[in-house]
Amino acid sequence: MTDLAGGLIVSCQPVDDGPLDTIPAIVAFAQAARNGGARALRIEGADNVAAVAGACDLPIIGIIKRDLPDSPVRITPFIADVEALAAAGATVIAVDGTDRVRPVPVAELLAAIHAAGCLAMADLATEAEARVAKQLGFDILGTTMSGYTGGPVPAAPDLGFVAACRRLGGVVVAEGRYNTPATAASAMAAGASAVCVGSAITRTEHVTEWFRNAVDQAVRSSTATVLALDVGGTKTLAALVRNGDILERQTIPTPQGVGTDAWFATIGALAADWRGRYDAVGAAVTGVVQDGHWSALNPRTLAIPERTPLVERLTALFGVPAIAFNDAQAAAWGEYCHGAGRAQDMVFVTVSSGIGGGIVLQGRLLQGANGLGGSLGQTRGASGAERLETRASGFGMAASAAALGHAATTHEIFASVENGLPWAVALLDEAVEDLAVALGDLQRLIDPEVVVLGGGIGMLPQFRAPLIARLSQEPSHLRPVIKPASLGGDAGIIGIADLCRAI
Ligand SMILES: CC(=O)N[C@H](C=O)[C@@H](O)[C@H](O)[C@H](O)COP(=O)(O)O
Repeated sequence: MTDLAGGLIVSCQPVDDGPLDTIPAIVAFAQAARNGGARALRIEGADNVAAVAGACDLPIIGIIKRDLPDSPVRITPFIADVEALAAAGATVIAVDGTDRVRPVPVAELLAAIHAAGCLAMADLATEAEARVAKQLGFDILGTTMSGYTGGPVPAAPDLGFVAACRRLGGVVVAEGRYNTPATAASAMAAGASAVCVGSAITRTEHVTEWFRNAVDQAVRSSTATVLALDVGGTKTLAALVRNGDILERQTIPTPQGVGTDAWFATIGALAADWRGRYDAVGAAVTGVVQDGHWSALNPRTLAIPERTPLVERLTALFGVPAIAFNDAQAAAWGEYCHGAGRAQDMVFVTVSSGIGGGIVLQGRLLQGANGLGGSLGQTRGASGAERLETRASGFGMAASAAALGHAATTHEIFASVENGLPWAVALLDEAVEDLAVALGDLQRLIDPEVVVLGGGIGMLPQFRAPLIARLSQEPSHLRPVIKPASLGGDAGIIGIADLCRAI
């Protein structure tokens, strides 16, 4: 079997009784697989093995499948099957090696395979079975049966089982649901000697169905209408969004301090007029979302109970599938898909009453293990402040102004900057410095192509200009490229609506 090492085996088993389930079609599949570089073939049925052996010079793993009334074992259950496959020209004969009720013990099948001068492959489902097969003297351990001996069939191949077989030593064939070149490559990385691929190459009906499902899903998501919610500390925006377009919108003050039930009732009432007009609901919320549960990141912005089951409550409330993300992450995705960061590795930073952020790298939104991916406001600022947003945000600037004896809103602070008032200029300088240091560090860490700056303060030219001026002091290769957000306050709802496509 050494000539199999590092090779691809193609299983030529068309869908039973389908139009390709004929000897000429199976021979043609075998020849085409050979032309494509297959190192061996897996063929079902003695007649098929004989025909392929006569038309193609590759080694054949032969099997015979039977549906037995008194045993779940299907692959090569009888000695007569072994003999027929050997006579037909199989180089290797595979038998079901699982620990299940069977008509003939595995050891007897193995002896018959070796007596016929063939190599023996055990089609297995568990590590314990693999250990037994190895001890019995099988030449090849196959992961073929993993996922097929009870319960729902998983979508992914069982790479862990490949690794377990590898640890036992000998020749290991990874088989079962290796439906893409990438998964076949991972089997080799997991320690397989060879990978056997069947459906993805020779079951045209299955492959057609995979593609058709993907196309259907794409069509559904481009025509689906999403009820998108963007829940901020002060206002909540609700909109019907289809394919990046906002069809209708409404805004209400975010219900604060009313208790969870009243909060959900208010949100439900907001969209009551749109009932029946949306296929999914997506919520972009201030705070952190992990596994569909919502917790406050900064209770001063919006105090909601720790781990509120947001997705579950939204699904029950609106009667459609729901998703939820942190608002800045959703906005980052919106700017990535439809805005200023389109198709680039990007960091989105929103500076408003708080500071939030989101990171999209290589087309993926970084949600993070705890839902905190990209939370720039939670990093430590240059001033040694507890968090960047403690000083550089709208709340932060207003608090700093108050501490200096100037009770002022951010709007008034910027007006004071315009008027050249030294305390306001110094305060803005500090906020800009803190953010510049954080963005410089981020640039060094992940080197994004663009930093999209949004939020009520971030969008102000009076804020962006000094920030860009400060960052221009950085060497060019460490200098973030700052672009203003182009979706404004709609980035969150557009982003969350797009994220619903994955539901
Ligand atoms: C469980 C079972 O009966 N497997 C059979 C074994 O020969 C075949 O139906 C599979 O097509 C073959 O194992 C290749 O796997 P996949 O088609 O997933 O690439």
